[in-house]
Amino acid sequence: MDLKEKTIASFKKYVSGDEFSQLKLPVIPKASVLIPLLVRDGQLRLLLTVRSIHLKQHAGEVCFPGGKSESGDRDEVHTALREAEEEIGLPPDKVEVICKLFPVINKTGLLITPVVAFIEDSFKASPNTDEVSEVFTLPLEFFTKEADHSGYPVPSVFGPTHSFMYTDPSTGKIHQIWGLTAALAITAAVLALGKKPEFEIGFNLDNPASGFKDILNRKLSKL
Ligand SMILES: CCCCCC(=O)SCCNC(=O)CCNC(=O)[C@H](O)C(C)(C)COP(=O)(O)OP(=O)(O)OC[C@H]1O[C@@H](n2cnc3c(N)ncnc32)[C@H](O)[C@@H]1OP(=O)(O)O
Ligand SMILES: [Mg+2]
Repeated sequence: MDLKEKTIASFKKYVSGDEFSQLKLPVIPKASVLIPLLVRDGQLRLLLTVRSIHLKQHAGEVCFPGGKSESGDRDEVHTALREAEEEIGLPPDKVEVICKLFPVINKTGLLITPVVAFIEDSFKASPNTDEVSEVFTLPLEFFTKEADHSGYPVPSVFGPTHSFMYTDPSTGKIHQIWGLTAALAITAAVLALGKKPEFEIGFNLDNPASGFKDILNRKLSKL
């Protein structure tokens, strides 16, 4: 098995895809994010964006391509692919969806479904500057390293709010990756690599769905 096949097998080992089908989720606004993985020089990398400073929500912050679902969207995967095409020019037919991860509810009450996928290493982003000011990639295993992690004690959807500082060697720019985006990046890294980091991640690798279900139910009880 090559790295891509191994990664897909690892996700499938931890995520069956119907973990939450029996959950009675209330009708709350939905969004999706695409968690784009790529293989470069035998290593898994993750694509992230820097949001435009003109946006109302999370201006200038690092996040995954994504956004709120629209009436014409078929499902959460369609939302993720449509938003990624709108925001960074990623053609949906160049995306190999692996699976949906466990949905999370963010602080504005959006039910966000992460969609994990492989994209081609040759993809060159064309950011929609209304929403995206920059696109960069970094090694996925960066999110399992204690060294760059400074978890705050602030309780968040996943336990301690995670925060990382990444210096992009190709630009010298320093990006802070924190909160929801950091938590989803850690989750993708843990499930793809099948190994837990040294710091607390808020779910058990032996049964990740149960951890996420608890977190979701805690958030739903507060809505
Ligand atoms: C303590 C714990 C911390 C918890 C909080 C954090 O994690 S903060 C930590 C760091 N930050 C993060 O992790 C980022 C987390 N947020 C996100 O990932 C994202 O905001 C989200 C997935 C939740 C929702 O996605 P988006 O905000 O991109 O939503 P979406 O793409 O739909 O719309 C974004 C904005 O783009 C514009 N926009 C969208 N579609 C458009 C269109 N067709 N034509 C024109 N403009 C458009 C609108 O201005 C819209 O804002 P409007 O629709 O508003 O006009
Ligand atoms: Mg968006």
